[in-house]
Amino acid sequence: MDRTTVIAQAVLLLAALVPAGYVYYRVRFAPRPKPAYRSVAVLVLGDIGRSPRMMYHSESFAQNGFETFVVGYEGAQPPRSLLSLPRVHFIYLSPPPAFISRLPTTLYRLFAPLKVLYQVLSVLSALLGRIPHPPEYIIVQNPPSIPTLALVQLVVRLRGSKLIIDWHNLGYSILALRLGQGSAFVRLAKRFEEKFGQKAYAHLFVTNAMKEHLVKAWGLIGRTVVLHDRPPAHFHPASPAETHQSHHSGPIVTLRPDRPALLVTSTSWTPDEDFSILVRALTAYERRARVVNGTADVSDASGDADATKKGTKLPKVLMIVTGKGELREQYMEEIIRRETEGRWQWVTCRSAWLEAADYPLLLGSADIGISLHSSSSALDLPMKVVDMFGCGLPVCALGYPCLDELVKDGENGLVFKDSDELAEQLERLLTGFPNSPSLANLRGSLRRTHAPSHMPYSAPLKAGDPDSEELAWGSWSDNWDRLVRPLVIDGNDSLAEIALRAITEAYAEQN
Ligand SMILES: Nc1nc2c(ncn2[C@@H]2O[C@H](COP(=O)(O)OP(=O)(O)O[C@H]3O[C@H](CO)[C@@H](O)[C@H](O)[C@@H]3O)[C@@H](O)[C@H]2O)c(=O)[nH]1
Repeated sequence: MDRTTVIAQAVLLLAALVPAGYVYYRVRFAPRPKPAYRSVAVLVLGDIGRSPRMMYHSESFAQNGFETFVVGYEGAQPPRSLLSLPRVHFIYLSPPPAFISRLPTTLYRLFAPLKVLYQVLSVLSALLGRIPHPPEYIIVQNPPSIPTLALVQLVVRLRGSKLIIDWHNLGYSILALRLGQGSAFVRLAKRFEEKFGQKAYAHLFVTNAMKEHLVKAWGLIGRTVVLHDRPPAHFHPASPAETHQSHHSGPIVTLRPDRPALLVTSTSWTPDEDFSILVRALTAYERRARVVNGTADVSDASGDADATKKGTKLPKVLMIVTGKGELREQYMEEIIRRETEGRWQWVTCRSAWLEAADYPLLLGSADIGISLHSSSSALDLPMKVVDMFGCGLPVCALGYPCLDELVKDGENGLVFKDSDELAEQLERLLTGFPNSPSLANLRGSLRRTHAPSHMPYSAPLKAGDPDSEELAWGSWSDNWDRLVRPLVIDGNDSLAEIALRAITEAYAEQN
């Protein structure tokens, strides 16, 4: 090795060591700045407008007097209820080059570090530079875990903030869907998530199952609270007038007795939702409707010849799939191909992305909701079902362990295991539509047991009753105020501390 190469390498090493040494010094020795009282950074390494739970957190923090910095990627428009709050500030991250996510698996592995480096720099610059003062709390969504968890651990050490990890799912289990359970990357990702996710001021979970699993498996340090998803207050069954309005602005719904049944599923089109189940179920429904309604070939109709005479007719079905995501094109092409080639008469399926205000309106106008969420970890729950329950919409949901924390088979919805069972449930619920007794029973029992507390038909919440969640649903903010507010407001400040801080702040403002 010649002298110039050695000198060049030494210079490069020094150039890398100086910033690393500075960060180490700041973490270990530099005095911590005092975080700004009642301020929070809400971090999601994804499209903010498509991260409902983090938007609801942001709204709740802001409504509780927190200066709220929402950090994430710009994309779908967040709801007006969030945009209009005076204390909410959006800090958008610059997205990594889009081509990386579209690469095939082998090339993706090669370029993944570049994507991570990009994310590291944009998150650090947002949390360390673009938020004017250290926030009192940083709440981060997990997943994604890499690199977010390591970064927030570093930032809370540097800025003296308190970390709250909001566990939506396990990042490594999602990676395993793509790379396989045995992959070394998946094992590495699991170690990473455990190491950097273990310690926080508080951990929030979407299910009891996830809390129990993580507390036991990873020995979490910090307070632990299960905050089940709940719909915000504007999710409710649509009145006929609202349904009529939605007819004019978009999807085709009318209240005529010969109207089609409106089915809805919402999704991020991720690999944990197998849409082929829905495609096969709709194909089966079309076949059954032809037979039952007497429009099938004679050969198809064997054994069902008298179904029409009994008046057990099936309605036309309009299936709307809402949401954006990578697998949308692939599945919608398959559906349209089947519709055209099979000359479907009884089923029409369309996809749509709705404005935040129109999404609950569609759910509130629909007849049946469908969930294909299968959960990569079997520890989380489908948010879409929460949305649907909020809108009084009965649900057919794909079953998996822990789903019963939300869907109770036969009480507030039906649970299916495959496309045959889903097709059978649709037929049962839609026979005689719009006057189907099975559908009316399910809707009635859902509204009795799982109605949001702000709806007039809801059962009253019983104060102090641990089971009251089963009787009536609090809205998101009821739940947040009951479970998270005490952690971030009442939790650890003495009255004297609060008063002293208020006086200091008022004095600082005057000067
Ligand atoms: N505005 C709008 N929002 C939509 C639309 N379609 C879907 N969404 C939003 O997208 C969500 C469904 O996305 P998924 O990614 O399929 O969510 P999930 O599987 O039901 O729930 C996951 O995310 C939750 C919170 O982010 C987690 O709590 C849960 O455990 C799970 O991981 C819906 O709840 C809704 O908020 C639309 O057309 N318009």
